[in-house]
Amino acid sequence: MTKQAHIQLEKMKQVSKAIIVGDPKRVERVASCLENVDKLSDNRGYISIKGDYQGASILVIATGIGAPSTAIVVEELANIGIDTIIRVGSCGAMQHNIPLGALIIPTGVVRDEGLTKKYVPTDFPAVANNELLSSAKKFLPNGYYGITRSHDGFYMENNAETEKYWSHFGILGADMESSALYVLGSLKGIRALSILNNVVLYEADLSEGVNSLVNEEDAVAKGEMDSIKLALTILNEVGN
Ligand SMILES: O=P(O)(O)O[C@H]1O[C@H](CO)[C@@H](O)[C@H]1O
Ligand SMILES: O=c1cc[nH]c(=O)[nH]1
Repeated sequence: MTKQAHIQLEKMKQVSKAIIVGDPKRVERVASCLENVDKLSDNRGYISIKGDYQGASILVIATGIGAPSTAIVVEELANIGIDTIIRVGSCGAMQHNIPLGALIIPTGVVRDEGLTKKYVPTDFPAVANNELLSSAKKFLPNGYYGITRSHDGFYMENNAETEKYWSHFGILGADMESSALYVLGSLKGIRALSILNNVVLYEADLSEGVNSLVNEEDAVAKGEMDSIKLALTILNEVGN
């Protein structure tokens, strides 16, 4: 088997579960929770490693930002036999009661991005895998579970207005990749779940929030580590 064009990986024995992260630097933070870590590839920012968590091999790879880049990774992971994927990401809250560093777990996602419309009609739902979701609820009963929104435009002039519109319907948070992961998960028979660390309070400054994650400020850095540990715990619990 030749290597996949973008992630530059091929099928590996006994590796069927993966964590995907947006930020390539987050790969190192996941690696810090694993044993026997091997660097695998680094092509176009798709940095990947493999390591063991409680005896099971886990692949970790960065997707970069947005649905198209994430879909490339998910498609290529499917081609190399990955059947379970958890996104460990960040998001902005869309409700006032959600604090920084809280974990938002999308049960379903509003497909407000362009890519998944190329795969399936807009009526098709973007939903989490039930097995992974049940496991998340077992280990994090007080997480924020509900519908989130994935979008394409971080710097839109009308962002505040758009967020208000969706917030009104009870949407919990916003990211840019979860809908692509969930739709492709359903299409490819991959178990998929997102775990999102809240880095922006609702109606606070978006860029400031993302900067606080880059600068590893306390609450959001803790949220990131909590999201990594939860993902590993779930992957460890669910069978192959
Ligand atoms: O921190 P990650 O996982 O990249 O997730 C969020 O952060 C990026 C925007 O700053 C988008 O990718 C968004 O979905
Ligand atoms: O509000 C936010 C914060 C991070 N990422 C997003 O997509 N939106």
